[in-house]
Amino acid sequence: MATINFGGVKEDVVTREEFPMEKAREVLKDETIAIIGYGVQGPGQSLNLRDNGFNVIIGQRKDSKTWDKAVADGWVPGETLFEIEEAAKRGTIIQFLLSDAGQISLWPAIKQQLTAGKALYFSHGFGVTYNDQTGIVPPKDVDVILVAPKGSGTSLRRLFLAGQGLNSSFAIFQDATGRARERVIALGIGVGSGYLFETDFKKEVFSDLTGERGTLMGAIQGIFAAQYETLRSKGHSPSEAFNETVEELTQSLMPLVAENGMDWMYANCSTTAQRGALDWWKKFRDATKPVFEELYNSVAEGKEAARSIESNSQPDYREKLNEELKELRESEMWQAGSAVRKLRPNA
Ligand SMILES: NC(=O)C1=CN([C@@H]2O[C@H](COP(=O)(O)OP(=O)(O)OC[C@H]3O[C@@H](n4cnc5c(N)ncnc54)[C@H](O)[C@@H]3O)[C@@H](O)[C@H]2O)C=CC1
Ligand SMILES: CC(=O)[C@](C)(O)C(=O)O
Ligand SMILES: [Mg+2]
Ligand SMILES: [Mg+2]
Repeated sequence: MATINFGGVKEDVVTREEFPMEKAREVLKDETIAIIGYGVQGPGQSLNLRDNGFNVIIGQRKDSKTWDKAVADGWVPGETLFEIEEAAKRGTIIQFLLSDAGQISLWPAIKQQLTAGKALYFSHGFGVTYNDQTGIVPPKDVDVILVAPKGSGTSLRRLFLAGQGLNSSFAIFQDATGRARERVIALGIGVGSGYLFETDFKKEVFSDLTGERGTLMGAIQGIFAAQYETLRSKGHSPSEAFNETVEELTQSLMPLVAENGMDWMYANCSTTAQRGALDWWKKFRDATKPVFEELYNSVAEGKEAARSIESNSQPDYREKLNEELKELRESEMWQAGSAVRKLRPNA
């Protein structure tokens, strides 16, 4: 483990230098990794593992769109692509990558295949942490581990193909074999992580649910909408409002933040902008802090989990979700966005 100073707090992390791919392959050379589910994380993790030289099979319902997608990605029915139960039976490591709600109904079938010494792998602390709601209680004689890439499975794959990697957290809930640690780190490296930082299942799910509801997805859409609506109501055109709310942020300013931090982005803007941003950011922090407190408490009390399970277990959840996504897509702000994207010089 490398000890790194993160803003004054020292943390141990695992890097690819100290745990190279050859070592990961050596640790997992006798394992069959069964990826259950081929949604977003399934393809990203399984294709990266396969390209990195691991022994991988996929478990997916036949006659589904995702089965066809797996075939298109080069998985061969009867050789590397099986029905869920069959893949779980063959796997020594079972990567449970169904949606969190989907894991509940498939759990009894997976549990049956968890014979002594196998490893059960998650990419989220959800199922185990909220086991009062999910019923997921693993048998005592298997390893229970987690690698959670900090981003979309789509990005995990894209960055891998570009020779880069997404950072991931890892956690050990249960070490039955004495090999849980080397197994989980080897898997983390194998799926294409940048660096790995350690957490536990509960912290992973609490931070993840907060982040995606907060700045990563929920809060950002909320703050975009608030600013866009304000500008529009004061007579600004959609083009002006969209550029000042979203386009400039994603195309110009966020890449600078990603490269060298917020102060560097500020430093590359005018002194007028710097003055205003420095004056206003704390007001925005103070205004939203109570909402973040409310959000974290809702996560910690299990209310967010209950809401996800309840809505994602409905037979028509896809249609309902698509309606809500459509509402976003068809809003004036994102329609304006669509027009703006088409006008990008490289579009
Ligand atoms: N989407 C992402 O990029 C990330 C996801 N995660 C976690 O990874 C895990 C997998 O997530 P995603 O790939 O997003 O899942 P997903 O929502 O795309 O679903 C994965 C697969 O599960 C299948 N599925 C869903 N419900 C089912 C059911 N009742 N019966 C049979 N199959 C069912 C879907 O058809 C799909 O093939 C989850 O625990 C999630 O929280 C972690 C990091 C990022
Ligand atoms: C992509 C990711 O890490 C999320 C936002 O937490 C998720 O898809 O659940
Ligand atoms: Mg996440
Ligand atoms: Mg998440």
